Amino acid sequence: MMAAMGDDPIREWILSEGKATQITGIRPVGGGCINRASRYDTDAGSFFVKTNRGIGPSMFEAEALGLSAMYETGSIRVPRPFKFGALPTGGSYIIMEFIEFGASRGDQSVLGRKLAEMHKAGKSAKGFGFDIDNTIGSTPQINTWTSDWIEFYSKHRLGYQLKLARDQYGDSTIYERGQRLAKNIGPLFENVVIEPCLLQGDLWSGNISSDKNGEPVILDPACYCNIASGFKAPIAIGSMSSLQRVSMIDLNGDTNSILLRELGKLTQLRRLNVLNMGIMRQNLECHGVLGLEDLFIMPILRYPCSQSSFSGERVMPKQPGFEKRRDLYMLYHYLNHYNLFGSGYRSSAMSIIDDYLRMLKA
Ligand SMILES: Nc1ncnc2c1ncn2[C@@H]1O[C@H](COP(=O)(O)OP(=O)(O)OP(=O)(O)O)[C@@H](O)[C@H]1O
Repeated sequence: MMAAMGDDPIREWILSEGKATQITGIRPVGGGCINRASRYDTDAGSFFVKTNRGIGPSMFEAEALGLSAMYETGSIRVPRPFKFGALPTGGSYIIMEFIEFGASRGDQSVLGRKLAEMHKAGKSAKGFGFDIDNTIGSTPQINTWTSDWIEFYSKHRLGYQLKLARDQYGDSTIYERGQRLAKNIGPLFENVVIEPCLLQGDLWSGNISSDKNGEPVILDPACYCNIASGFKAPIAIGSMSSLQRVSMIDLNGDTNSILLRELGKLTQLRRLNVLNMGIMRQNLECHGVLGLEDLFIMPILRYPCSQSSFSGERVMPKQPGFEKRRDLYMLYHYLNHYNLFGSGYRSSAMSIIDDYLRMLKA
């Protein structure tokens, strides 16, 4: 029996606001882990649709708002989000522009410039935060608008992760020392122009692609308005075990093989914890032996313009003293990895905290 129109909000949207009169084909799109992805071909072009049977619309709402914030800057290419909502059978969906990806990763210097343009264009009058909470990996990311960057970063980034570590591992040592640091980071921001700008928030190679014309495209945001780092293109991939940097810029389009090699090293480090069982199971199914951690290759703010691919004119000025704040930004991701994957990441987080406490005499 044909489904009635109201039973299928995806079809309904495509055939009304999507301006199609006919859906000519629906094909699965591989590659994602968390959601089921499909391509809908119609007489009004193609649409990209993701559905999730278990989670309500809030995840896709955050994705749609993130994509639309980036889209509206008119800088780097991102799929235009059209519609998200609940499925009548439970679960949720998002419909967005279908992008035909190209074979190469595109020109990394263009990626750098366009990202910086996005950072520059995505201003926020509300301060630091975002209109909706989202996730970093599967960890909730609290985006309550806050006028003061130091307060935002201390409370909603470091503080949140520290509390999580205390609550799930009973780790009061990292919690107490980390909180001491979080309360004393002020001096690291002296003489810095602190101005909110829009970040993709989870920039790793899996979320970067290019279209048929070689134009860079970014996907899967964990957007929020963060401090403008003054970087043209702050990207690197951290290996999970040692956090040795593998610069994606050096990979010449062969990111996946290096990524896979790095991921291969990670499998022993895997730790299950209750919080992330759902996501882990899906990833294990998705990637077999490689396991779950590919979703969480770290985006690290690093290497301002030191990579040859990023040489050239700066789009944004670098703020003084960035080097002394860099590890503070990395600390958020180390703490998140500790919370997601377990004690393999504790010592890295702890040593950053201890180094800062010494440096700040806190
Ligand atoms: N707008 C788009 N147009 C065409 N293909 C897309 C689009 N967005 C994503 N894709 C492709 O669809 C696949 C799944 O998308 P995505 O990675 O966003 O899925 P996911 O399950 O939500 O995320 P994750 O990668 O975090 O598991 C990816 O391989 C990507 O290449």
